[in-house]
Amino acid sequence: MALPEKAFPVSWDQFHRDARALAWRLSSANGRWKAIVCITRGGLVPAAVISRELGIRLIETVCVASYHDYTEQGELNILKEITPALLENEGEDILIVDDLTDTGKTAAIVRAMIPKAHFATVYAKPKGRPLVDTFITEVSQDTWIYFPWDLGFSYQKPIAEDHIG
Ligand SMILES: O=P(O)(O)OC[C@H]1O[C@H](OP(=O)(O)OP(=O)(O)O)[C@H](O)[C@@H]1O
Ligand code: HPA
Ligand SMILES: [Mg+2]
Repeated sequence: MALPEKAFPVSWDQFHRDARALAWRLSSANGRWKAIVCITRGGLVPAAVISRELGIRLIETVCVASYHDYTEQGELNILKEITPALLENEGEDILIVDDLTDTGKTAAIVRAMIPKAHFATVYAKPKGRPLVDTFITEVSQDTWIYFPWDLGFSYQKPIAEDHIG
């Protein structure tokens, strides 16, 4: 399994700040969205922050899984679809939220379900970027983003040790 070259670890504080920044960026169009559709599981966390900041209380999930083996993407599985009650007008009044877009495959599949919805992610990599309407931070394609819910405290080697020998 090839690990992406660069690591971008994100703390809870940083994630909260970035999710709130996303809510700020979306706030000029607030009033337009009657519901958030969050893409589980990663989208649950920013959706909680955005729903709190923008006062959106109707939250729906679309359950998609694809990264089965850490950084290896497998076949995309849709475990739960969006309720038909929210699919009117091709989702014009819906805000889709996810933690990030990487290859854009997840975004493409959800976009196809509700083409007129506004798609927001906290982070974006170049391949996925054209598929989202609003995001906060772009990282390079060869970077892996480590989210705080996947991390624990562990010993870090001094930087200099990597350069010895
Ligand atoms: O742009 P892509 O290459 O499709 O990758 C992005 C998706 O991958 C991750 O979800 P994952 O399928 O790993 O499930 P999870 O949210 O349950 O961790 C992430 O939360 C995005 O939803
Ligand atoms: O960079 C990433 N980090 C965490 N989960 C992911 N799923 C796709 N890409 C990533
Ligand atoms: Mg996900």
